[in-house]
Parts: sequence; C-alpha cells; structure tokens
Amino acid sequence: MNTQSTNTSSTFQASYSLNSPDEFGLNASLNQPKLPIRIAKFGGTSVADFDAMSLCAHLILSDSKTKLVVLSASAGVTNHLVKLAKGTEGSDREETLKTISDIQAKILSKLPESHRPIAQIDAYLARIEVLAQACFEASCDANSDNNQQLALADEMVAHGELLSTTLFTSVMQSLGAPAKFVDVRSILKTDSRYGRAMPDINAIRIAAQTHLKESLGHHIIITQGFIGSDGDGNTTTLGRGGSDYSAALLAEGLNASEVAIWTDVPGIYTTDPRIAPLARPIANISFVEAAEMATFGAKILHPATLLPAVRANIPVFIGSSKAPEAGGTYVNQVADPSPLFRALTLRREQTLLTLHSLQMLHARGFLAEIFAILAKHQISVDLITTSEISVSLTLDTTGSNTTGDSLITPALIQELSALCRVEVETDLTLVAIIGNNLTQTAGVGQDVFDVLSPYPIRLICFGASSHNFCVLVPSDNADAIVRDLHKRLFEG
Ligand SMILES: Nc1ncnc2c1ncn2[C@@H]1O[C@H](COP(=O)(O)OP(=O)(O)O)[C@@H](O)[C@H]1O
Ligand SMILES: N[C@@H](CC(=O)OP(=O)(O)O)C(=O)O
Repeated sequence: MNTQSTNTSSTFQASYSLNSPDEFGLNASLNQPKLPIRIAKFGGTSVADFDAMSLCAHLILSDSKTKLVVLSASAGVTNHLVKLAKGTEGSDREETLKTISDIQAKILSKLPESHRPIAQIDAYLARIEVLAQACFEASCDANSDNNQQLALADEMVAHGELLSTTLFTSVMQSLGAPAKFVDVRSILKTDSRYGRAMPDINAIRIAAQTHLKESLGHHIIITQGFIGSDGDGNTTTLGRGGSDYSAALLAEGLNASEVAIWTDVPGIYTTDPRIAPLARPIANISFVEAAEMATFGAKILHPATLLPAVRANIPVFIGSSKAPEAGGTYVNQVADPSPLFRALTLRREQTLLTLHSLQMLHARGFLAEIFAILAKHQISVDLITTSEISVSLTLDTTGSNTTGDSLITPALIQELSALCRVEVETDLTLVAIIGNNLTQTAGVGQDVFDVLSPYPIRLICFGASSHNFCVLVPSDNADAIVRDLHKRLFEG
C-alpha cells in the first residue's frame, strides 16, 4: 500500500459543491417563491441576562421582516444542565440547581411585575429537579438502559431553551410586541438518536407550513433552538451548538427568505478573534467556504447549519446582537471575492486512532473491515492517512452528542483490537486552512510549511478538497500555530 492521505469529509462537502441542490431532489420548494420573512437566531450570550435580552428585543422590533425568533439557552445554562444529566448528588447538585434558578430569578426580577411568568418558570425548575434525581439514579444503575439515560439527558438539557424562550416572550410582550411562545417540539421532528438526533426534513416542512405559517401574519413567534421531538413525542436534541441548525431547518421548512444568526461577534472572522487579535471580519463568504469553516471547528456556526440553507438557497447573515450597527457576514451560494486563503479554524480535543497490522501488507479489504466496525458504532471517519502496515484516522465530531460523551468507547477499541493493534493519541488539535483552489495553486505548501517548520506535526491532510489544508498538531502548539499562520497568510 502506498502512503496516501485524504479527507473523508467529502460526503459533507459534496452537499455544498452542488450547482443545483435539485440534483439531489432535496428541495421541492426551491423553485417556489420565498416567504418574505427573516428568521433570527440568538445565541446563549445574546440571551444571557435581562439587559442582553432587551437588546435582542429592540433589534427584532427594529426589523419588521423578523417574524420568527429562535433562541438558545442563556449562556452557561446548558453546561449546568449537562452536568445534572450526567448524575450529581448532594451539595454539588444543590449548587448547580441554585445557579440555574438564580439566572432565571435575576431576569424575572427585572421584568415588570405584570409580565413575570413565575408559575411557568417554577414548573420548569421543579421538573429539572425531578430529572436531576432520575439522571443520578440512572447513572448509578449498572443495568440502566443507555438509550433511556440519553433520553433523560435530552429532556433535562432542553429546559435551558424552554426557560430562555419563556422569559424572552415576556420581555417582548412587556414592550408591547405581539410575541407568542411556541414549543418547537411540535414542529422540529427528528429520529430517536438522543443527544445527536437527525431532523426529519419532510415532517418539519409539513409541520412548519401547517402550524407556523398562519401565525406569522399576526405574531412574532419565539421558539427554541437545539431541541426537537421524535415520533413518540420524546424530547431530542441536535447536539451542542445546534440552535443555528434549528433556525436553518425552520427557514427551510417555511422557505423563508433569510436567516440571521445573532451572536457576540460582528460576523465570521478570518479566524477566532479570541486567538488572533488581528483577525478581521469577512463581509461575504460562500456556502462552501462557511460550511468548511464550521465543519473544521469555527464555533460561530454549528457544522450542519448550512445544509438546509444550501438545499433551499437561503442566505445566512451573521452579526453581533450587542453591536448590530457593526454589520456582519453574508453567506451566499457565490461570494465575491473568492480568495486563495479565506480563514483558519481550530478543532480541539481531537483523538487520533492508529491501527497497525501486518495483514494490511498487500491485502485487500482490511480498511473495509475497519470502516464496517466504525459504521456499526455510528462513527464516521474524518481525516485518514495510510502507510504499508498502518492507518491513522481522526473521527468526525460533527454530530457529537449533547452530553459530550467520547465517540471512542471501550467496546469500539475491543472490536478493533481483534483485528489489529490499536494506538490512541489524545491532546491533539486540528488546524485547518480554508480557501479556494488550494490544490490548483502553486506555492500553497511553501507558505504553510514555512510557518509550521518550528512545530511537530502529527498528521497532514491535503488534496481531497480544494477548500482545505488540515494539520493535526499537539494542542499546546495550536494557538501559536494559528497566530503564526494568520500573520503570514492574512496580515501581510
Ligand atoms: N472564524 C470565527 N469568526 C468569528 N468568531 C469565531 C470564529 N471562530 C470561532 N469563533 C468564536 O465563536 C464565538 C461565537 O460562537 P458561540 O459561542 O457558539 O456563539 P453563540 O453563543 O452566540 O451561539 C465567538 O465569540 C468567537 O470567539
Ligand atoms: N444551548 C445549546 C444550543 C446552542 O446552540 O447554544 P449556542 O447558540 O449558545 O451555541 C448549547 O449550549 O449547546
């Protein structure tokens, strides 16, 4: 076997490199006129407290096109709920419950008395407490059904969004707006893969057209991101950061004309501005480039967000709810300009699996066996490099589950070990250079390798896509590498 490397996120990329999404028969509504509404999604920092919520409310009221609002949980609340879902007891549980309750109480106290949804908030808090006990008991029970535990966890974490949307509806109503709370679980239908559910696009379209469209004429609908429900009505979640994806799915279901993602930065930058202070905002970017950025770790967008947007050709705007006047980024099918180097991303906490086997030498079917095992464990491979007797691969974390459980389980290792020697390396970060025509342009390698020369590199992937060049590096070096690459490629 020759040494080779490739990047197996191609299925994902294929969805973005379409000339026409109709080729895939994915969107019957593509040729229908768009519904002239904007769907606005506000992330956790935008609804962190009363003042942040008020800014969002005024932003919505200043734009008559915004008719549907999708919210995340107030900043930090999902993390607290995930902690409870994993099973806590005693003072640890009490403190976490109190922290969640205090966040709600502070917002409630700033609402006019006549607009405080106290009974509903108390009911959610009481349910969180009951679920915390159930999650704890399930975590102690060696015979507990794993799927049942995940279902409990989803019901638990969904409360973050239920709380924030209840409070935000009141904030809007207190300003005289015709805001209406909608429980998205009746619309955002999914399969039953708790913690990383797959949306049922047709069911969502039918439910959105039947239950939402009519209301949009009279109300500003406030609903939850991140959560949905399966065929039995059980609560599901789309994986961490999934509210962006929810907004895009609802936009697709309604055939809306635009999605606006309001966050804490004025658009997509050339890299995370927290890492490289000289990162600069990008005014226009293509679906393909933005999808590559999201897939390879740019936290600003959930990796699947652009799938519905591409299928239905819905432009996505990204801006700051704290500084809307600062503008933002438009994501469209085509972007002008289309630079060689567009952005840098990081995806932390990567695990590298290296499989060694003499059987691989001149053999056929070894990788097929490995991939079959990975598929059985519902894992898709991300990056892969091979040599004569070994294969190294990273796992695709795109659909990582809500409670953040590792994809690499003892059962997986055991099955792989029956075929080969398995080495697991952690503390790695994937740095991706996102751009255009990277594989057709001379000199790309020199720019990148000049910068990388002082650092150890664990794996390189380049060639499968003309939009990315990926290197896996020790996590300790990752930020410095991104800063150095940014200086060389973007600050010249
Ligand atoms: N290329 C990038 N451009 C802008 N922000 C980025 C980028 N990569 C990572 N980020 C980070 O994403 C954060 C916003 O994402 P997130 O915290 O999920 O927002 P929200 O809570 O609004 O959903 C920013 O504060 C920024 O640090
Ligand atoms: N609240 C969920 C969903 C989400 O999308 O959040 P945010 O928009 O704040 O990234 C989470 O924390 O994962």
